[in-house]
Amino acid sequence: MSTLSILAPGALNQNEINRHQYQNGIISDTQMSNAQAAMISTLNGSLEKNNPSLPKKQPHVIVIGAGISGLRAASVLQRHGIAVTILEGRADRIGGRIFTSRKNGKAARDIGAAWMHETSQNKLVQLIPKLSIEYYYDDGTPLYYTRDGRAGSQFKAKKVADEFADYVEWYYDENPDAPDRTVKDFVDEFVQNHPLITASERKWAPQATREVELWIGTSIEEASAKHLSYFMTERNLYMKGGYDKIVDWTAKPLLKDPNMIKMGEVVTDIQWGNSNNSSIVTTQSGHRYTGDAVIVTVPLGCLRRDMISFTPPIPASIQSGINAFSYGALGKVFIEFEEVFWPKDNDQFIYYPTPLAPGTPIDESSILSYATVTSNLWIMSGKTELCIQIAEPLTQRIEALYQTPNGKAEVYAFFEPLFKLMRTEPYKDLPAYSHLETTAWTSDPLAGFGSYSVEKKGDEPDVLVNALDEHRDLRLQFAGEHCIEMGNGCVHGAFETGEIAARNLLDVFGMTWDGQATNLRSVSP
Ligand SMILES: Cc1cc2nc3c(=O)[nH]c(=O)nc-3n(C[C@H](O)[C@H](O)[C@H](O)COP(=O)(O)OP(=O)(O)OC[C@H]3O[C@@H](n4cnc5c(N)ncnc54)[C@H](O)[C@@H]3O)c2cc1C
Repeated sequence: MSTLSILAPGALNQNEINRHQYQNGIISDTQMSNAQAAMISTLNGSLEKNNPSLPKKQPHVIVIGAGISGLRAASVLQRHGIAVTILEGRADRIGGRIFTSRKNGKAARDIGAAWMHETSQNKLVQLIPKLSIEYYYDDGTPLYYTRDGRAGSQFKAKKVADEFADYVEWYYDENPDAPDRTVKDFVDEFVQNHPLITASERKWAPQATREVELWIGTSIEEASAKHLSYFMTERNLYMKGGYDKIVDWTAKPLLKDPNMIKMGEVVTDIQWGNSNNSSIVTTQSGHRYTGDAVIVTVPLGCLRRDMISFTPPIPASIQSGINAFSYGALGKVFIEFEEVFWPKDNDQFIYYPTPLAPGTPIDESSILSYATVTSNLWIMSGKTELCIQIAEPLTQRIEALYQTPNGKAEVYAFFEPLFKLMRTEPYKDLPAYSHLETTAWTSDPLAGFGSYSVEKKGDEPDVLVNALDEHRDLRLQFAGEHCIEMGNGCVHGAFETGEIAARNLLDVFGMTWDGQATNLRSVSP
């Protein structure tokens, strides 16, 4: 709750007294009915108008979600002297989709974000030396596999897939109004019409394009060609020392106030308005919080599923933007073996499934029907461990299977054929595995039942970004990885949106931005 000025006794009528008792926390949020709260919020607007002599109170912003965007928004506001309350649905941790597990004193294992992307423009990169975070650029030459084993160095399907991605980008730049298509439809046509490639490249290039599935978290049968994020040239930096160090750094100034972050508070309703104290946020536990503005940072998956109700409804253009942007499901399987049996010197092992004749259904019983990217954690962290990335619709199946009574063994059995392919000595049995763990984002309501935003066919992600900008003067702000064009889906993008939402509210409150962090390469606490 924000601090309030003391008013001379007798200067207020009963409604005014109620209002100020409420704001001072004398009447708790839970004691007040919706009607009372609404009445007081209306009263606030007229009081401020009619009593310009009333001492101004410190603005109070409620931030929904303690992921990286919410934490950054809160710290920027706090730095400007604004009171902040963060409501976080999880009871046990902050960080949201940044989740580093450090079980049993073992090295960090990132269940959510693990890489810094777009490193040339990513301002969080400079925190790595500053915080002495161990890192590894895992962009050495990967090994490629098909069902028949390791592909040789002349396997150029991947080069054709890269050329396709280049072509698609050029095509939609030249023809911005051309209808969207799935990546699969477009790449099939591209290879059919390509006069210069070999028959085997024609067959395999669409499968090589599937590597992007393990970036975007969805299949090329669904992904938008128009908005294909292909990540061809950028470097990737693996956060060997754990991504949570970035969360800790962002949260540090906030944690000085033990009451700022309210844990275990799942927000269900937001009443918002454009005057002081008109924001009323209700949580599953029945608590009500009032403030002068709200920043909503819950994942896009939560917004798309209407997991929070808004009164009045979200502005139509923002809602259209939410409807025009999809949510994907990247998953990970971590598996630790007793010894390393895979090539020690390569960062990643990329598997392309065999192309199917048109109309042939996929064999869902085999991992070898799906593209996978496997990270060699041995070279990265010295762990005898592999991390396999999977995309939807496989992610949902594997994460659900893992939760069943015999889940661990069944998940292992499903992936075993992939491990067999990676053996450097194929005549040897695989060593026993000592630990297996999968992600669980697709069963997590607080992650919106998925991983991050993705452009599927027909989506227009610009609609949301433009609508948010158009409404930057509202006291209802949105932030999160889905609210930005550059860096969407990523930690650095989410971080940036926290700053944008906070700056928008500074403008709303008539306050001046202190100018810190305007330089892309500079991150100030
Ligand atoms: C498997 C996986 C791999 C990824 N890999 C990478 C990567 O390598 N590099 C990268 O840059 N990015 C990666 N990402 C994406 C990155 O993690 C996210 O873009 C970023 O962390 C999102 O931050 P955010 O603040 O937008 O949302 P979140 O971190 O999701 O924060 C939102 C917060 O809101 C809370 N919340 C939700 N609903 C409610 C509610 N009703 N009431 C109160 N609180 C609520 C949540 O608990 C959460 O703490 C990955 C994500 C996943 C899942």
